[in-house]
Amino acid sequence: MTLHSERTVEAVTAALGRRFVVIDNALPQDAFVAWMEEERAVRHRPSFSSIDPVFDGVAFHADSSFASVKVGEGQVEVVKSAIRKGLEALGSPAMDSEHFRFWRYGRGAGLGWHDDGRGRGAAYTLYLSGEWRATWGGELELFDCPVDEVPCVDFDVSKDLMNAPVPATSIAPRPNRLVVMVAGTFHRVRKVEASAGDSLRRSITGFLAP
Ligand SMILES: O=C(O)CCC(=O)C(=O)O
Ligand SMILES: [Fe+2]
Repeated sequence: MTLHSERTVEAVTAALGRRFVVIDNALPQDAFVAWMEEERAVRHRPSFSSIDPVFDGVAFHADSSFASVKVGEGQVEVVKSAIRKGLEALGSPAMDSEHFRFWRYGRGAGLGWHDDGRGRGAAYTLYLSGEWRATWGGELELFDCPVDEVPCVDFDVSKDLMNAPVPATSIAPRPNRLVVMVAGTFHRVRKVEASAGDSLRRSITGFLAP
């Protein structure tokens, strides 16, 4: 294989479920590098989890918008088009959104089970770490069924999910992986393991209107 062909890695749909799609090599390499640099330059602030502020640990975030980033219009378009492809694969009519957040999860940080709330069409996450290992945790886990299909007996999400009609799907935060998920899907971010050391789980996440 020549150096050139190693560099031009095509985007691939690594998994397509009922309610989620995983696109690997979502951005061309130059765009991915530009977005990694953008992410490194952003000033994040600590953020208590809205799901479980005591046990989720502290993640860091920065509010942003495609209009305010420095990567340039071309690189913004590349991300928007990857998201659009994800939505098309899901047959979702969700709309583009200008606003998103940069996120960093260090060791010990995660985000408990939730469904992002009503009134949203879809959500996306693009992973921007330079490296990730299967032992470092931080997986996005989801139940690929509508929230309404989870029998709500105890009114306690973590208990009720034990009766979900499908087993959970686990998606590692592999660099340059894009996940698009239809709203109304239970999901969580597994805690980043101590073995990640100083490596951060870096991403951008946005919500799209229905
Ligand atoms: O980072 C992820 O993989 C998902 C994040 C998430 O679920 C959220 O921010 O609501
Ligand atoms: Fe979420």
